[in-house]
Parts: sequence; structure tokens; C-alpha cells
Amino acid sequence: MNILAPVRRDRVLTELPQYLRKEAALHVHKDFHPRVTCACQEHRTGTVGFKISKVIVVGDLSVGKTCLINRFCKDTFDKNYKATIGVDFEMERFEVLGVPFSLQLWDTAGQERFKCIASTYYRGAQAIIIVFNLNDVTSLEHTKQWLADALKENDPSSVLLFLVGSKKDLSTPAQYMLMEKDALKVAQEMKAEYWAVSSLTGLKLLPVSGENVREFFFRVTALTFEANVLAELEKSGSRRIGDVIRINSDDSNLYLTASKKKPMCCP
Ligand SMILES: Nc1nc2c(ncn2[C@@H]2O[C@H](COP(=O)(O)OP(=O)(O)OP(=O)(O)O)[C@@H](O)[C@H]2O)c(=O)[nH]1
Ligand SMILES: [Mg+2]
Repeated sequence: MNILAPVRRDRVLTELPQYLRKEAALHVHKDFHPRVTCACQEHRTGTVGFKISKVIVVGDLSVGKTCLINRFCKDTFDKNYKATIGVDFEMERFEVLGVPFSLQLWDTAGQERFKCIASTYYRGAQAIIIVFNLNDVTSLEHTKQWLADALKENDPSSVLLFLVGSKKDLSTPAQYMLMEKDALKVAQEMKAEYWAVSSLTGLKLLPVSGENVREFFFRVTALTFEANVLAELEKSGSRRIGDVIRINSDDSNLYLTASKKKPMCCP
């Protein structure tokens, strides 16, 4: 018996949302990996539909981590700063290619005095979102340390990384372009996908306002889902040896690559 309410209509993904910047994208394929599409059609996604994937959000204090999550999950924005103490989390349910998929978004504290508590929740993340303020270059510099700390508790070869510049509404186009140059460099170094968002402004497009917020979380969801299904297929032995996901340091804009061999089940 299914005791869960149906997934909200605006949380249904039928195609792969695209990256923001090609030069700092986890991969640039237009569609989901053919093996993933095929496995979903044939209901061979293993435990993916039952598992909850963990995503942690880290970064300096007051860069806007909580506001970003609240904008996506509740479509709210609080202009008053209330520091996160330790951690908070939100659950979001999606349906990707017909398969139920849940993300647990862990919102961690940026304040130094709470970092110790927050870091105990880093373990077991499938994706790490590192947030910096687009108007504060120091917060960008600190992202490398945040990543290093988060990776101590996780497997660097399987976790997906996202570098997110926040508060885009506060920079002029010229200021933004300057910051974006530096941010793209950092994203490339860490092999993270780069996004720029504003939790405050943006077109009032239902159901989530804010600039790039919905697009960003849909991309996180899709790529996490894709990686999960591929891992399941590998585990179940239905994938051929050599057809592996690997981090390829030689690819300038294709961090996560898969071999282009023909899938076994689909044309
Ligand atoms: N203008 C603007 N202000 C923002 C944006 N996002 C967050 N803020 C403001 O920045 C301040 C900090 O936001 P939070 O989301 O609480 O920051 P945080 O990263 O969660 O901070 P900690 O919990 O201490 O780590 C608040 O006053 C927010 O209103 C944004 O996109 N634009
Ligand atoms: Mg917070």
C-alpha cells in the first residue's frame, strides 16, 4: 500500500535540466545517460526509488544557505539574518523519469562556533553544495576549505559537487562578470558545477521565484538521480566492465564522463 501522497506536480522531472555554464558543468550531455533512461523505462532502478539521497549545503556564515533552501522548499524569503545553529534539514520528494526520488537537504551552520556540530552531519553525502556570496570574494576563497572539510567525511570519487554564488541581485552586471571569472576558475579546480542564484529576486514564475533557484535544485536532483541509478546498475552487474563513470582530469568541461558505448538494452 502506498501511504505517501503523490509527488507535487512541480517536482516531476521528465528531462535533464541543463547546466548554467558549459565551462563549469558536471557534464554537458543533453539527455540523461541512455542506460538510466532505459533502466527507468524497464523499472530496473534497484533501490533508487526507496532511498533518500543526502545533500549537504556548506559555506561561510550569512552567504545565504538557509534562504536558498527556503526559497526552493517553501518559496519564502526572510530578510533578517537568523544564524543556523548546528544543522537543519528539509526533505523534498521528486519523480524523475517516473521513479520516485527523495532528497534530504542538510542546511549546515557557517558560524565557526557551530562548525564542529555541523561537520558531524557531513558523512554519507551524495552531493555537496558549497555556497559563497557573489559580492564577497573572501567567501569564495573560503570555499576550498569548506570542500576539503566536507570531503574528509565523504568519498571524493563518487560525490557530486556544486559551487553556488548567491545574492546575485546585489551585484551590477559588471561586478558579476568579474566575480564569475574567478568563480569559474575555482569551480574548474574543484571539479564542481557552477551556478549563480538569487533567493530574493527573479521573475515571479510559479511555483518558485528567485533567480535560478528552481533550475539549480532540479539540476542537483537530476544529476544525483542519474549517478544513483548508474551506481545501482553497476552494483547489480548489468553494466559492462569498462563502461564506468569516472572523474577525468583531462576533460576541461566534462568532469563526469561515461563511455560512449552503446547501451545494452536501448538502441
Ligand atoms: N539580497 C539578498 N540577500 C540575501 C539573499 N540570500 C540571503 N540573503 C540575506 O543574507 C542574510 C543571511 O542569509 P542566511 O540564508 O541566513 O545565511 P546562511 O548562509 O544560512 O548563514 P548561517 O546559517 O549563519 O551559516 C539574511 O539577512 C538574508 O536575508 C539573496 O539572494 N539576496
Ligand atoms: Mg543558515
